[in-house]
Amino acid sequence: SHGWGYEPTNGPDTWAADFPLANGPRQSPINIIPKEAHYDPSLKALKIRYDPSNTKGILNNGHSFQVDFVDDTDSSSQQTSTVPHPVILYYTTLTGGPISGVYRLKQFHFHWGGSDNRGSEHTLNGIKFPCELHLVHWNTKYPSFGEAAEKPDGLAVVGVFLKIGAANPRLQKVLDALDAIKTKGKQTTFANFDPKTLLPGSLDYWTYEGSLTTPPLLESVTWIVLKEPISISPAQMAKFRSLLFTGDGEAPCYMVDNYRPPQPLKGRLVRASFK
Ligand SMILES: NS(=O)(=O)c1ccc(C(=O)NCc2cccc(F)c2F)cc1
Ligand SMILES: [Zn+2]
Repeated sequence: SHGWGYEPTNGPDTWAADFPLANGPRQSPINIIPKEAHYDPSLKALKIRYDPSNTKGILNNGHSFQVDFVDDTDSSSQQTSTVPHPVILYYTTLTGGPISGVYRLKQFHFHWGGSDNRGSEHTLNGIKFPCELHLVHWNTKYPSFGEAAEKPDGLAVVGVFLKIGAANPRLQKVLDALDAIKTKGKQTTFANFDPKTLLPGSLDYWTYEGSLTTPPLLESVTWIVLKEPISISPAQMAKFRSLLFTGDGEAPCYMVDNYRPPQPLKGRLVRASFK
């Protein structure tokens, strides 16, 4: 168990040894207590603009799976040696809400439990949801995601709770790709997926200053957690739980309980965009 993970030997309680930020002043996730959130009428509505051409692929990274988007302008990503591609005119961007400027979508991924009573990272009044979606964006005032990840206003992650209910048709395309990425390091193509289809009807949100919820736990994330959950069925949850943390040829370990528990608020304010 060399690298960090979610097992007893390398899980969240061991991360501080290699990543001292684990005990920092603005760590994520947190428990959100709606009654203690402050309604802020100056908070703007979230605006998400999606360009269908820039889904790149889907990857099992050994901690979760992620759908990657084209988020860089360097020619290598858009030009092939023989046939030049049309330059991507715009990206999937997040504006408004608590952030200023334009943040670009890099990837989305999920965290989930081994059973329906756990799995989310943020909790509501101490309640865990079975799953949580994270849409990861970076501030385009910085040259790249890696640079932005080092800045206090560098990243913005939209969190969406998933609750057990009817099968969610909007997840189906993602679920159908999971067979091809069962083990760590596997990736496959994934095109023209509109991440906006994963969002609930209401974009009401809570927001607070926090961090990445996995190492390196960088304190560069403006969190935007939506109030309204989306649904996922037990069968769809089972599909998530069929992925493996482990790579080909390793003793298989199911990818479940890949969530960090809530961290101390340390005096931070949680603002609400709604009454
Ligand atoms: N669960 S979450 O939404 O909080 C989260 C989002 C992104 C990352 C990530 O990109 N890690 C790799 C990483 C980290 C720092 C700098 C990088 F360039 C980089 F790729 C980790 C956690
Ligand atoms: Zn996450």
